Amino acid sequence: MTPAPGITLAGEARIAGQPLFAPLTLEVGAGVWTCLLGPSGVGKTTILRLIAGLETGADFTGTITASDGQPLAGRVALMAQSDLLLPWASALDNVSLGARLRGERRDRDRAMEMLERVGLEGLHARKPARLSGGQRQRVALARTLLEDRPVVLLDEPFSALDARTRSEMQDLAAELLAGRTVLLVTHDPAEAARLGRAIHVMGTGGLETVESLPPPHPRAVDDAELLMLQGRLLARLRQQHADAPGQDLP
Ligand SMILES: Nc1ncnc2c1ncn2[C@@H]1O[C@H](COP(=O)(O)OP(=O)(O)OP(=O)(O)O)[C@@H](O)[C@H]1O
Repeated sequence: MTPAPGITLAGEARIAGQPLFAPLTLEVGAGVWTCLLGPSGVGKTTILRLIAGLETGADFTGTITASDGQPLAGRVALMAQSDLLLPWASALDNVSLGARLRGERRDRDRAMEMLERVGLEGLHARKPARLSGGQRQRVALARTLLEDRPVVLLDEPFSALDARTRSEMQDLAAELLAGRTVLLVTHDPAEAARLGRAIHVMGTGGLETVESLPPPHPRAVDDAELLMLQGRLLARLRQQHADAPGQDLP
């Protein structure tokens, strides 16, 4: 695996001629977690898909570059908002899907170990229809963590989990993705405060970089600085909504 590069996305996007996001520059630091907060529909998922080189439905004008000057293709893992599990495949087969798609031999032991790490031991033979939403999300997380890419894009990866499991999966992801370049889209100010070496709030007017906590990350769930930052971030999001109430449309 090549060392994790930083990423710079600079540009603007339009959908059917209408602005989606104004010209902005997003710096994603090399080897650390960067968190992106913002109201629904502002273009956060679009940014992840642009960096992943996937179709978005938007017209993007600008550049996406890696700090080492190398192409990003083949170095990015994306965990999408919907779990995208194959309904006919077992949890184990879904976790190993990346290897199968690349025509590689899957490492069954590693896949089983990853399922165990996300708390799904004993459920490896189950198909998605027989898993809860939170269990399915953990299968998708295990698949992403197994991909072993230097750049990892996570779109609301913990949103379906109960509070305890969510904090445990945050710890696990932070442990397994240490040293990777991670861009996390989240609606949860506590999650951004806990994990983000850098935190950005996206609005229709562009991107605002907000205060983040110094290392270590992830912070303990009851860390006093974390709880204060969570409050400040929520207040910031409420203020953003008060300033531009039309932004948060479904
Ligand atoms: N394939 C597409 N074709 C046309 N419009 C799209 C497409 N995908 C997304 N959009 C629109 O682009 C806008 C931004 O979508 P995007 O998913 O990037 O927002 P988001 O900030 O991630 O929202 P959320 O927080 O709700 O996930 C939305 O208004 C959405 O309706």
